[in-house]
Amino acid sequence: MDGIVINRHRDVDLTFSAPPSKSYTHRALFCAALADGISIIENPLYSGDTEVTCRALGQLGVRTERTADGIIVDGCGGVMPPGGDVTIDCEGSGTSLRFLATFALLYPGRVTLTGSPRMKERPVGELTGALREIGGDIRFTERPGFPPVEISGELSGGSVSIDASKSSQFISSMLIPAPYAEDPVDIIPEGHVASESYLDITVDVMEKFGAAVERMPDGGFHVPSGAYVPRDYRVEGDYSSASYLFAIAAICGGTVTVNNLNPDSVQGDTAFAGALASMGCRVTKDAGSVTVTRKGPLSGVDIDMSSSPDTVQTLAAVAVFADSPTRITGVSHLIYKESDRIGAIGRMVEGCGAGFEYNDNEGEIVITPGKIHGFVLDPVDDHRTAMSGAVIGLGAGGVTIKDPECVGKSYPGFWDELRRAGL
Ligand SMILES: O=C(O)C1=C[C@@H](OP(=O)(O)O)[C@@H](O)[C@H](O)C1
Ligand SMILES: C=C(OP(=O)(O)O)C(=O)O
Repeated sequence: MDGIVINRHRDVDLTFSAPPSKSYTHRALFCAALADGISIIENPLYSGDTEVTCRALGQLGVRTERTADGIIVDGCGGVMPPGGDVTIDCEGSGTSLRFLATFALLYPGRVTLTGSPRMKERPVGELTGALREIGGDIRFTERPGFPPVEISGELSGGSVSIDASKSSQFISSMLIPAPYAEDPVDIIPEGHVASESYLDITVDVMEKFGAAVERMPDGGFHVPSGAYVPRDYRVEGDYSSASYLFAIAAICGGTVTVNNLNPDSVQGDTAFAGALASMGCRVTKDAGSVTVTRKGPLSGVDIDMSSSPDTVQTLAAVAVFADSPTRITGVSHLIYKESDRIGAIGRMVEGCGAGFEYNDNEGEIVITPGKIHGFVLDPVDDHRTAMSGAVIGLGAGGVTIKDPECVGKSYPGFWDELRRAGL
C-alpha cells in the first residue's frame, strides 16, 4: 500500500474497543513459558511484536499455539530442552529482544539475538553488563553494546546493580526469569529509571503467575527462588493504543468512548487521559471504559512523560491543535525507540505547520501551535508516528501516511477501526 489519506472530521460521537495490551501479552507469554504446565493467555494481542515473542519461545523449545480461546503455552518449568545453538530474529521488537536476553540464560545452549537494522541501533549493553555479573557469558558480534548479541552461561543470581536510564526493559528482563535463578536475585537500579511504570506491569504479571517480588524503599527488587504456576490469564486492554482513539475526541471535538479498559490499570499510559483533561477535555471512567469529550477550546499543557514514553507522539499530535504551547519533559530516552522519536516528532509537528523545539539538556520538547495543514508523513517504520500522524489528519485534513502497514507492530487493526468508524 502506497499511503493512506486521512480527511478532516468534526464533532464525532464514536465508540471503540481497545486492543489487548502489548506489554501484558509479552509478559504473560514469558511467565507462562517458565511455568510448569499449560497456561492459556486469553484475549492476547496478536501483532508483529507478540508474534516475535511466540516464535522465539518456539525456537527455545516452548510450544505456543494460537487457538479460539487464546494462546496456549506449554510451559517448561524453567528447564528448556536442549536444542543446540539458536539465532533469534527479534525484528523490531525491543521488548522481545531485551526480555529474551535474561531468559536465554536458562537455555542449555548459545542464543544469538538479532533484529532489524534499527534494532541493531537500540542499546542493550547496560543489560548485558548486569547479566555478566549474574552468570552470563556475552559476546557482541558487530558493535559492542548493541545487537546482535550471543548469550550463554547460567542464571546464578545474587545482587546486581544496573543503569536503566535508557530503558526499563533492562530491569523487566532480569525480573521475569529471576525466580528460576540458582540464588535469590537483588536488582538495584543506579540512578533514574526510564519508563518506570512498566516495572509495575512486570511485577503485576509475575505476581499473578505466583512469583514473589519484594520492592525495596530504595527502588530495588528482591526476587526469592520460586516458580510460576500455570494458569488461564486474561490480558487487559492497551492504554497506549487507546491514546490514538482518545486523541480523536480531543482533536475533532465531540465524544469518544473506548471499551475494554481496566479502570484500575497500572499501565503508565493511563496518564494520557489525564493530560487531555488538563488540556480542557472531560474524562469519565466506567467499569470497563473511558470516555473523552471535548466541547470547548483545547489549551496547551506542561507535563512530565518520563514514565509514559509511548504516548508522547500522541500528545504532540493533540498539542498542535491547542491554543497555547505544550511542554513535555522526561523525553530524552525517546531517541532509543523504533525510530529517533524526538526527530520524528519534530518532523511531524513542523510538517503540519506547528513549531517544535527540543532542549537536549532538559530532556524537554516544546510544541507551539500554528496554522495546521495537510502534509505527507513518512513514519520511517515507526507505528506510533504513523498513528499519531493519522489523528493529526483527522483535524487538519489532507494528511497522507506512507507505509501504513507499520502499525502492525502493535495495533494491526488500527486502519480498519478508523474505517469502521467512518473516518
Ligand atoms: O516493557 C515494556 O513493555 C515496554 C517498555 C517501554 O520501553 P522502555 O522501557 O525501553 O522505554 C515502552 O516504550 C515499550 O513500548 C514497552
Ligand atoms: C518502544 C516500543 O516497543 P519496543 O521497545 O518493544 O520495540 C513501542 O511499542 O513503542
